[in-house]
Amino acid sequence: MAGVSQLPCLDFSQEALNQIQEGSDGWKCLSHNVREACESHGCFLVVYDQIPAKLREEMFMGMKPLFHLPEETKKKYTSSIHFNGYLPKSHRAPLLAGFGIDDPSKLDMAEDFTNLIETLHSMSSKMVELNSVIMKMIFESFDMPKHYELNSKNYSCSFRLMKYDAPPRDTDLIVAIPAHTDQNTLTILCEDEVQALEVFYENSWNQVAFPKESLLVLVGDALKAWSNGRLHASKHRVTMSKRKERYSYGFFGIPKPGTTVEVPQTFVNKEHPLRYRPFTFSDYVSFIASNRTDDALEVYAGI
Ligand SMILES: O=C(O)CCC(=O)C(=O)O
Ligand SMILES: [Fe+2]
Repeated sequence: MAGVSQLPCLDFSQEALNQIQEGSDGWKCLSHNVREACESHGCFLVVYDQIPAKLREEMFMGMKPLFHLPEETKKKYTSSIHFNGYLPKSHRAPLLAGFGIDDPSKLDMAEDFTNLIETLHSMSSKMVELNSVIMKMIFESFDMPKHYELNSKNYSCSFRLMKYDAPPRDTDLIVAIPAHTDQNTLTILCEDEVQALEVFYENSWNQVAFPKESLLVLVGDALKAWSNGRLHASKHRVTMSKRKERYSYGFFGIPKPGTTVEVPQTFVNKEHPLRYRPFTFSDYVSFIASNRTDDALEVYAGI
């Protein structure tokens, strides 16, 4: 049974951000806290009030009818990109169905999902903003602001909508997504009122308790590899115990196809020998799609 988490929680509210100019001491202090959380836990909560409660509600409201469409209709939402398109329940994640969205306009499959598409656009632009502030802070914390400018054009994103069925009556607890790290750079997650997300740190599983207006930011394998292992990719899972379905959605910052993930020379020295060879991100994703293993990054790119 998981404990309840005491994850670092950072204040990215409008009021807090208004008081710190980019490059100021306050900005540097928050950047330092971001880096510390990425090193110690591989994830942290952010209080982020730029996403109004109404927009969050509209997302959850809009997702429900989409998941209640007939299976045949949902399957029409396809994508040539791994882990995108309609993702039906599977042996690995028996309660979970999802939509990995690289092109929201295609959601207009059988019924009119214009409202959801608009909501998705608003939500993803807020997440894009938050993601780029955090990425900027990570580079800043390593004293590499130029690196951010050079790299920001190499990132795109994808959005995932997720629905978990309630566990069957005769079971107490079901691991609905097994323990994993995300492959991408940063993930930003939001869940409805059914708390079921757990992260692993200090040798145990901890359930994430989301404070009001907060989101969870997780470091993925690509950022861990880039930092030569300085940043920790957070291991997490979803465990369903309540007799209630659960909805969540996530933003995934992703290196664009063809982008090479490579450790900068400044991260390599006698105490920190090179841990990962350079690799093309999309090749890594293809590797994971056919080799589900706990330590994919080490197997694929570890030296
Ligand atoms: O539904 C959640 O809260 C987590 C989903 C997740 O870990 C993933 O999609 O990689
Ligand atoms: Fe994940």
